Amino acid sequence: MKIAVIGTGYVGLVTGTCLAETGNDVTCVDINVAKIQKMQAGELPIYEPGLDLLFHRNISQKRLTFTTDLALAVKDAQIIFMALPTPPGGDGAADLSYILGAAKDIAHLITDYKIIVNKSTVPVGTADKVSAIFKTYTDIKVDVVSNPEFLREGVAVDDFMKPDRVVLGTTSEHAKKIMTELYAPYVRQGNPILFMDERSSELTKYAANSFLATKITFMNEIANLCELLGADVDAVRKGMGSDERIGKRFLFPGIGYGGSCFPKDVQALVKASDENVYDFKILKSVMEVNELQKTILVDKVITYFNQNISGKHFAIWGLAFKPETDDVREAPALYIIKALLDNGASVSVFDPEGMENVKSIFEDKINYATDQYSVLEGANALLIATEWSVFRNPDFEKMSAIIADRVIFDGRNLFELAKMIELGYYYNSIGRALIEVKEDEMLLQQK
Ligand SMILES: NC(=O)C1=CN([C@@H]2O[C@H](COP(=O)(O)OP(=O)(O)OC[C@H]3O[C@@H](n4cnc5c(N)ncnc54)[C@H](O)[C@@H]3O)[C@@H](O)[C@H]2O)C=CC1
Ligand SMILES: O=C(O)[C@H]1O[C@H](OP(=O)(O)OP(=O)(O)OC[C@H]2O[C@@H](n3ccc(=O)[nH]c3=O)[C@H](O)[C@@H]2O)[C@H](O)[C@@H](O)[C@@H]1O
Repeated sequence: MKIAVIGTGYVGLVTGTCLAETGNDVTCVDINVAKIQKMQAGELPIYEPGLDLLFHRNISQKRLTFTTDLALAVKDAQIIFMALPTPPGGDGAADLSYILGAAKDIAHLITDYKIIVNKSTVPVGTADKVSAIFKTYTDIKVDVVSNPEFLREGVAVDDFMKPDRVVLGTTSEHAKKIMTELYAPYVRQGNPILFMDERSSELTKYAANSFLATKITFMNEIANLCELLGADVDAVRKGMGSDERIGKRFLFPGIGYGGSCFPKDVQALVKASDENVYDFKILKSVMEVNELQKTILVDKVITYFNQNISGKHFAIWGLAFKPETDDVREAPALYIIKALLDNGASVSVFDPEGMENVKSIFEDKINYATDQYSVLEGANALLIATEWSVFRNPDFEKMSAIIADRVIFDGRNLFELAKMIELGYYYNSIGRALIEVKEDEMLLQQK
């Protein structure tokens, strides 16, 4: 099939590349000229594991092309995907201007029937708004389909190629038939294509993200309680997660959920609820708890240094909002850096992929190290904000020789407590026993 994908961000580029991989002719469009030029030159603009192989293969097979020319992209396309930003507007509601603007542009350009597929995360009623735009600006018939995307950054290619489910919101029989053909190669293992009306499909996406954000937040609160009660959140997590009704996944406590989606989507669903005079109490609490959790590590640091960290120097491992991505949007690390700077401390950071994106935010306010060891030079403590694999099994001997004080605040529970006792570190993690070194004695202190 001939396909156009509008927007080449994490979703658009993965969607376009993965659709080309099953034999479709895909043209990707973006308004960012530099980005398109980069991709035309065969360079990926984002870090996403596994994407480079598919990207290069499909470019060389001429199934995947890039342009800034919307007219060219939509001319022969049977299906037009919109993978455009839906950032929070000033009031927290999703800003639909990218989607509605693109719909208007497309309406002016088309000369034959198209299926318009919305992959962005959008409030309930958006498909109706997009349909209305087409009715206003063209006589050409289109079917507007809601097709929310559930991929995770870091495993986006796998998630797209083997989705747990494909959700398609449409009442058009023709669109159903074409979309079923398009997605057939991706659901071969028997995972379902779920057809529903547009509104239910749009809400499914917000419900899924908000539920996952709630699950994480619940565990963060359990972890905070574990610290006060002397329980171990790892044990509690395993005990809970073994119940199939609860499940093992997404129960890892940490320093709050970040990323470009959970924070904005929870907020947008709350806003949509408020607009419909529904007080979504759980989600309001989820937002509140997550705000506090993002700087919980800094609270621990300030307590450790007797309420004064002015003049202290801190090293941070991990900037990306999760491992295997360069994405730092709403990353807890950003809040941690800001809080440390606001309290008069200085900061050095290292992340395997997120450095460039953080440089554009903090510029020369912090130091950027070239590796995970040199970042420790002169640090009074190490703070861990992202669970990259490379941080999981470090050379502790090398670390201990560089870091000024053997003090770690771990927001991702990377290390075994017994190991930290053995190494003689002060080790403060999330929802687990505090390991303190006192008067040359190493002792495990339950708080
Ligand atoms: N990032 C993720 O993991 C996921 C994101 N989503 C949703 O997908 C949507 C897109 O998200 P991302 O890909 O992360 O966004 P992004 O910000 O990474 O990419 C958006 C792209 O659209 C381009 N763009 C903006 N206006 C345009 C226009 N008029 N014409 C052509 N291109 C234009 C931008 O230059 C940018 O390259 C959002 O609604 C998001 O909530 C859904 C599932 C996963
Ligand atoms: O709509 C979206 O954009 C996407 O949002 C999330 O994907 P993503 O944000 O890429 O990453 P996740 O793996 O969900 O992690 C989100 C945040 O939650 C945190 N998290 C996740 C899992 C966990 O157990 N604990 C935890 O703190 C992560 O550290 C991260 O900050 C969803 O998992 C995807 O299904 C969805 O498509």
